[in-house]
Amino acid sequence: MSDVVLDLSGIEKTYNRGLPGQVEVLRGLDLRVAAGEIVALVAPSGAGKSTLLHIAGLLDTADAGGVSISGRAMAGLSDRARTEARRREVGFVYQFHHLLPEFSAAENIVLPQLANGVSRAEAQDHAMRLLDLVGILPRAGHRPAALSGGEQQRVAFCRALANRPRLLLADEPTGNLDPETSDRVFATLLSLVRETGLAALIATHNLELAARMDRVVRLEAGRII
Ligand SMILES: Nc1ncnc2c1ncn2[C@@H]1O[C@H](COP(=O)(O)OP(=O)(O)OP(=O)(O)O)[C@@H](O)[C@H]1O
Repeated sequence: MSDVVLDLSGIEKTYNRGLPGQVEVLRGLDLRVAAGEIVALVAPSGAGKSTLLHIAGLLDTADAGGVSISGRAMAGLSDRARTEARRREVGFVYQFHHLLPEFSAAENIVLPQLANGVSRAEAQDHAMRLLDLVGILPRAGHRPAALSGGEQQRVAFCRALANRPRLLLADEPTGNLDPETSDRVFATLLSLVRETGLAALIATHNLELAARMDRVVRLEAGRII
């Protein structure tokens, strides 16, 4: 039996429920992602990709259906317990890096660990290991503004993995880069995910990138088809 990390079953989500013009976005969506598996999420614009990622990442709640992460059902958790679960279990990467501009690359990876109670020495070691894995250890002391777009995004990958999550969620993680850089940086992301044995769900419009993942799922009419 595979080690399911993300388990979404029967997810429903409607915005402005009951109001004129309500938007029914997810209609009984099922999706499972196992440890070590990289799944591409492909969806036409407006199909509900961000809604799905927000629900999977515990940033939003579904109207119906179950979200389970690492075998633990998230229904009925207090806000505080959900935040805690999100911090421990989930890493996010967005199209834009959102790094803290006044801190170095290394500090951007150290800070989330300190917030999670890790000692500075240990956080620093882990940050350096991650920067080494993505090939930019020599840039550890640089601030984001002194890094190229591809390097900034590599730091963002490391930050997403800083607290050793079991699930990585990414929304167009290389969408902001030119095609050549996107290709290289994407390869780095895949090898980083493989190295750490994470479950990854990566939304992309780029079918070539999607084809490099283990499985491609398509979101259409509120379900995975
Ligand atoms: N807070 C909200 N209130 C009302 N409607 C919303 C809200 N958020 C999203 N929607 C609608 O729900 C649908 C899905 O939105 P979502 O952002 O999940 O799509 P998406 O697939 O991520 O789109 P894109 O790829 O263009 O970013 C869209 O029709 C959007 O207009």
